Amino acid sequence: MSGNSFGKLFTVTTFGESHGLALGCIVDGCPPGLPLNEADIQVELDRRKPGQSRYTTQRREADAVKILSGVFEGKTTGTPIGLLIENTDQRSKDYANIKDQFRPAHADYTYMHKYGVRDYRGGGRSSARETAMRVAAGAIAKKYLREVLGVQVRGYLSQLGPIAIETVDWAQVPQNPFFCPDASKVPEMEAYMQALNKEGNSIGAKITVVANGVPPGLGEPVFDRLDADLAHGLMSINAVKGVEIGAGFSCVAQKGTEHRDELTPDGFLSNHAGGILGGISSGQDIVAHLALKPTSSLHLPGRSIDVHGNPIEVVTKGRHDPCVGIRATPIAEAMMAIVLMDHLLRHRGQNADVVHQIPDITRR
Ligand SMILES: Cc1cc2nc3c(=O)[nH]c(=O)nc-3n(C[C@H](O)[C@H](O)[C@H](O)COP(=O)(O)O)c2cc1C
Ligand SMILES: C=C(O[C@@H]1CC(C(=O)O)=C[C@@H](OP(=O)(O)O)[C@H]1O)C(=O)O
Repeated sequence: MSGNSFGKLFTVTTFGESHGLALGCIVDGCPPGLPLNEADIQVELDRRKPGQSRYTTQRREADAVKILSGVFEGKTTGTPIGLLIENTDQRSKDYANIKDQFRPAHADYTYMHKYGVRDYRGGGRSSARETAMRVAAGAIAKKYLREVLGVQVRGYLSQLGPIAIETVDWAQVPQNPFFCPDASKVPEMEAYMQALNKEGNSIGAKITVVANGVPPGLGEPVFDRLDADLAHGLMSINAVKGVEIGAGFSCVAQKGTEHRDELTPDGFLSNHAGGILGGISSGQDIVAHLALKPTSSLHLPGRSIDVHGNPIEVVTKGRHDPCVGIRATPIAEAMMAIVLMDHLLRHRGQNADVVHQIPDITRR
């Protein structure tokens, strides 16, 4: 399989470039009978689309999705679901100057080494515009998980540069352009982004994603562990440089008595594991954190080389996110939902008939 697909039973294949005609995906393996229409998908795309605030790229795309196949009389048929979004606001001339140049920290240099050719218009396929299709596919996974299993997958911006959130109020997340769950931090984030925009620079960020209501037992014991597949799915998002599950790297400084999540008949006493033990869901919240690097395309000049190896000074034009993390929450939610959906189908396939007497202490 090429690198354009993800998943084993619930599979997502995307196609398209940022400045091409359209982006699309094929979602295969969705069970039949799920009520699905374009509005179900659009609502998620509208959370990710560019140009919605002064703190993101000013490219204006409606990201209007069309369902091409796999749905009949309002319900999924079990056959491949084809989805399409047309690109409408490409401004390819902005990229003429980097045709033969490599932007430091973007994918230009490595794409040329791999393919010997690159669509330099807006980064081509390396542009995070591709993530629109992951959000569209994730909307289907989210809907199934929510309506059939009662699983909720949601996320928030947990840190923007030096500004870390201190409280999580889920109701606040849709109330500001940052997906920030701590209302008291929003003015600070606005001021920080305004100063950053003036400087012409970019900044990194951290996102947290949580799945609630996941039944215990999803995952595999080795190789395709649920945590490994989550790390794969989340790390496959552009600009992600780190993924932590549960306590993540902070477990390095924890003692066993502190880290272990003790069990009682009424539930676990903590969740340092992030809802996964031995590669298999425990029934607790599944918690992941993502570190996203600062945007590489900058109007500030930087040293690089051209395709002939000559030293140059590169300045990127075009419309760019000053902090890519600001739009990453819906993408991270989508990837978590796709991984969980895939493992749900795999678990059903192998273990549908398993009978045991173990109580589910997370559902009491
Ligand atoms: C939501 C989102 C928006 C992004 N917007 C931009 C952007 O406007 N300009 C840019 O240079 N990179 C942007 N990126 C990052 C690039 O897509 C990414 O750096 C590039 O694909 C190189 O891959 P890597 O950073 O994963 O190594 C964005 C990433 C995400 C997740
Ligand atoms: C268009 C979107 O974001 C783009 C992500 C991106 C990049 O390099 O990742 C670069 C910019 O656009 P272009 O591909 O035209 O250079 C962003 O505007 C989008 O998310 O829909």
